[in-house]
Amino acid sequence: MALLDTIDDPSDLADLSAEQLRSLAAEIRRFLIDRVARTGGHLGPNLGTVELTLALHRVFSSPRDRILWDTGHQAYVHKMLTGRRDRFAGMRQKGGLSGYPSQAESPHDVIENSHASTVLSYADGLAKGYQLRGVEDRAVVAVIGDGALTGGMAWEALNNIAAAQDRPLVIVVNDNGRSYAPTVGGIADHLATLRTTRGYERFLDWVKRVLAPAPLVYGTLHGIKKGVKDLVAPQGMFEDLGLKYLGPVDGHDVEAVEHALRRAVAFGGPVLVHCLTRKGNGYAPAENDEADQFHAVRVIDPATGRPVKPSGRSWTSVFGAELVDIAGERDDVVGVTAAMLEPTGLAAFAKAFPERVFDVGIAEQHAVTSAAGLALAGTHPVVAVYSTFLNRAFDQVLMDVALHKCAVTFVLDRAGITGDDGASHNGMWDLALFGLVPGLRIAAPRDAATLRARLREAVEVDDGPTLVRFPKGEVGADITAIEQRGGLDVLRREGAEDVLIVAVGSFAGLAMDVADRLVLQGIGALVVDPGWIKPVNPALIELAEGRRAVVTIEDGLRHGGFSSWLAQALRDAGVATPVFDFGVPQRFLDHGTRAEVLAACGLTAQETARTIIERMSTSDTWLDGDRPLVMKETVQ
Ligand SMILES: Cc1ncc(C[n+]2csc(CCOP(=O)(O)OP(=O)(O)O)c2C)c(N)n1
Ligand SMILES: CC(=O)[C@@H](O)[C@H](O)COP(=O)(O)O
Ligand SMILES: [Mg+2]
Repeated sequence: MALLDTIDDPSDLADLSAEQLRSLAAEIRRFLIDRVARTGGHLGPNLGTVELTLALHRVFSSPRDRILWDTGHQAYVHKMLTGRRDRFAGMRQKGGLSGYPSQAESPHDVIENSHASTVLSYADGLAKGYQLRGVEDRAVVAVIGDGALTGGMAWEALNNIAAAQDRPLVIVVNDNGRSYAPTVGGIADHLATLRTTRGYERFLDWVKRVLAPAPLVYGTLHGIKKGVKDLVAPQGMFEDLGLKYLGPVDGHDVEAVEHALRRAVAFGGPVLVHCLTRKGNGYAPAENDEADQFHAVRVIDPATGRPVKPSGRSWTSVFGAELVDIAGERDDVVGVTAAMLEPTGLAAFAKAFPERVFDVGIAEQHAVTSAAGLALAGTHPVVAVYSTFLNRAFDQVLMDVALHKCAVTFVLDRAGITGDDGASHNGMWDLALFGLVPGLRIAAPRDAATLRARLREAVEVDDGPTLVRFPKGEVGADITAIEQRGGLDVLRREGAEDVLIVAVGSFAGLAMDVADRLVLQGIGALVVDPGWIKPVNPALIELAEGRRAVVTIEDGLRHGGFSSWLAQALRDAGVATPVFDFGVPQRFLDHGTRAEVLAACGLTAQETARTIIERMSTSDTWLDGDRPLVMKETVQ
């Protein structure tokens, strides 16, 4: 029987020998490659945390001891060891395992939020709470990647943790030298220094373990170590801060990590254990992948690592290519990324104009305000970021950029429902959030052609910020407007144009499908795409006047999104046409495919049309009309 099949709980690890642990690690790797190849997921990060997770669960007694994961994408092994091995076939699928820790799945899981750089703050709070309540029978262990360590929150937490020398807390830095690409910045450089100058620690630790039975020799060596340490490697920034630093430790040597963790526990205060790991460890296609060492893969052939299905033209690639063209025409345009050069489409720009693209680390707040600085210096920054990650930089957009009317263009990829990565990855808040920002102009392109056009228009704006947002994945065929009315693209007009349907961005196709269904019910529809959705185009007010209803359909929160802006504008103009708004409900959405999650939100043509007809059948403006609504049996 495979060892892995005998591990149903971390306590099953306790009596394994070093040899058995090595066998188990190999089994886990084979399991990860086999399962994640079939479902897609974070293969590289999890291949890098196999031994580290084994050591954590042998030294600490989860769930009493709290093991916290930053970002959480590297917690698959943690899930395997805590009784969820048999659920990997449903990884990131509707009703299946989440790709991140999930309290609903297990008492061993704490942090569900996949936004980076939060773990040390959670840990600081937990440790304070336990100390305040006199809870002394459990450890708090925070695992943070080298990438997440470049996020500002991590240093806000370290500032607090280092000041409490009497509060036990174990910080494990999972240092694989990468975020997606190699981690950038002074912190990354310092970790690299520690990796090299502190290599002697690993040697001396080994010596200590091997020679411990010979105290005279060991004692002599200890003296040598003290001398060597002061000579070769003056203490690093963590020790300067007041943290006990242990490492660097080979993060793929279970015994070495265990030894360091036990030393950390014995210390009794805040301790940082610096573990060296390798993303994709043990799987050549990942280890040799230059882009991101299989940070996140789609369904792949495990034998080669190559995707089973080629990916089509993505929104991201259209943006990336157009920005390179723009950058070639305008040398004031610069790019800013928060450690996601490739995923946000800036890689081509960086390759063509390396001095004009800035990777600031996983530091969205700094990305935004440094972009304000770049704008004040006369450049036009394009900040490319996933929608959900800009949430944490709201104040920077509001006060540091918009208050100063800085000409910064925000390009939000993964806007709207993303699905697979669960609640904290959906880009569903950007319209409601950034719609609050005075002077920020917002565009939602419906296809590749309008993405190119809106992007070009955005970088031409020099008296304030602009924002262009589009969803994850492949971009469909261009949808050609049949005419223009007051700056609005008319996509469809049918019958008496009873209903005005305003399509926001990528939902243009859905809006036209809804119109088809209404027309079958004898309801005329006019479908328009405003392109620039904020400020609200006054032509929409004119078109709404005298119609039975205005329908808005947006891939974002109903509450506070485009529909709210339009309803407000109609009220301000004294236009009483009812607004039937369709968008994402205000709740955290479980993971699933984008289509599944949209359907769960009722955002399908059939459901939307049905709701419109039901609401119209009771709406005053309709019933007063001369053509009572005749509902056919079903809305197809
Ligand atoms: C606030 C925020 N920005 C960006 C991301 C996207 N992201 C997910 S994992 C990752 C890299 C994390 O690097 P690291 O912490 O070193 O973990 P590793 O993947 O190397 O194990 C990034 C940038 C995120 N999850 N959160
Ligand atoms: C945790 C992490 O890496 C995420 O940022 C996420 O995986 C992004 O996924 P996509 O790039 O596939 O949207
Ligand atoms: Mg890393």
